Amino acid sequence: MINPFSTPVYVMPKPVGSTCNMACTYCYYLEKKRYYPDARRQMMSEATLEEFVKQYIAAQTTPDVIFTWHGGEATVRKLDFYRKVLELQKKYGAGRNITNCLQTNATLLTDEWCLFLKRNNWLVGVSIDGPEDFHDEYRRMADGRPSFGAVMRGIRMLQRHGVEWNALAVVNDYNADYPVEFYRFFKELGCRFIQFTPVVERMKPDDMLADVAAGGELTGFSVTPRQWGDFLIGVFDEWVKEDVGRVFVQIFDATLANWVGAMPGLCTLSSMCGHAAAMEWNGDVYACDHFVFPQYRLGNIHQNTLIEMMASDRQLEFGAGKLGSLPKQCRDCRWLFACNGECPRNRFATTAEGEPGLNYLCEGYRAFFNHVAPYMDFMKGELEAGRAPANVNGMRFG
Ligand SMILES: C[S@@+](CC[C@H](N)C(=O)[O-])C[C@H]1O[C@@H](n2cnc3c(N)ncnc32)[C@H](O)[C@@H]1O
Ligand code: SF4
Ligand code: SF4
Ligand code: SF4
Repeated sequence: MINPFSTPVYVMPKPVGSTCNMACTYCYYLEKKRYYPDARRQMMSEATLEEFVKQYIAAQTTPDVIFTWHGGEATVRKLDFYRKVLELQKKYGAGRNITNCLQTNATLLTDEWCLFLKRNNWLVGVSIDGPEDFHDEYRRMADGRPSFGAVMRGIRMLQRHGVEWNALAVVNDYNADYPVEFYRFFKELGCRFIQFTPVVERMKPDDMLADVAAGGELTGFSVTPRQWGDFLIGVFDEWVKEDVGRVFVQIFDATLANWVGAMPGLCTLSSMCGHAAAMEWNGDVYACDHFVFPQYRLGNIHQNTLIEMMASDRQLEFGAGKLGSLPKQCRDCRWLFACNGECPRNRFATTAEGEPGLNYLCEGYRAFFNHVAPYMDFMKGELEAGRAPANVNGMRFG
């Protein structure tokens, strides 16, 4: 599985900004169009694309370069744009090992797209929220129609063409109580790499910028802390029966990485932010895909270099703030090494002592880490002894 943490500078470009053919109820990105009210269309120009490809490749200090085409919906952009991407990567590649990833809702995939993806070895991340009923609850087309059928069509097409793909599923109030059903769905689809993301959204997105203590009213589709913990435990117990080493669940891999002192491939569980930024269609670069707010704009690629922006004091402060702003409850927590206070965007709860800045999902994470600790200890032991962590399969602790 691709680990963006293995590259020192990671910036996700948005070829069509926040434009999308869908309108998922919980989407944090659709509202970003309000920052570009004068744009008739949010379309990355060839000049911006070229500047990005050139600078992005040059900014890497390792031979590996990972491009992740993101949105909005990146497949709204015609294939010609991506053919140009390949041309530019060739022009500026200088022998680097380039990987392309496409994050998509999969509803616009065609045979032509799949042939392109296969021929050029692109990795595809498909958003799908489990079985039909779960998926269609919030993942709707722009006109309100359900999208499950179109997504499955896209997945079947990717499979037919042998394109490598993985699934991204969000966990919300509606699907969180059915972890086993959810997990088995992905297994039956033949998906070997799964990412689960909790939905935690305020009614007003700008509340994220307010004083942490202010909190802000949560949307009804957000997952509760307990639901999140129970969901992770439910999936873990199913996974550990026989799937360790066969099915890769990102958050479990990241947890094991933290257990053994390695780099977790998931920013929310890592100790620092600031390493994964987002670039809008017009070249504006933001501190993180979840902090696309004017206050977190680092500059524009036509005026500032990516290196300048990513190594700027502001971005370094943003990155270090994750650890620096932890409340005492986290600093004293036995699971700090695994949790790192999770994502700063979710830190609007208050600790038992009344200190602000605690992660809203804390209770769920505590329950999860408590539950998986003996399994993680065992897998760590296996790794240290030069054996496979998959030996944990079928074991039962507690
Ligand atoms: C913003 S979308 C852009 C790419 C593409 N349109 C897609 O849906 O895959 C990126 C990912 O964020 C997820 N997502 C959207 N809103 C979210 C939210 N409020 N919390 C967590 N994940 C969210 C989507 O399901 C998707 O997997
Ligand atoms: S498909 Fe992706 S970008 Fe579009 S609304 Fe859904 S989550 Fe947002
Ligand atoms: S703010 Fe959250 S999403 Fe952004 S890099 Fe930090 S942990 Fe990741
Ligand atoms: S489990 Fe809770 S207290 Fe512990 S580090 Fe995570 S958020 Fe902080």
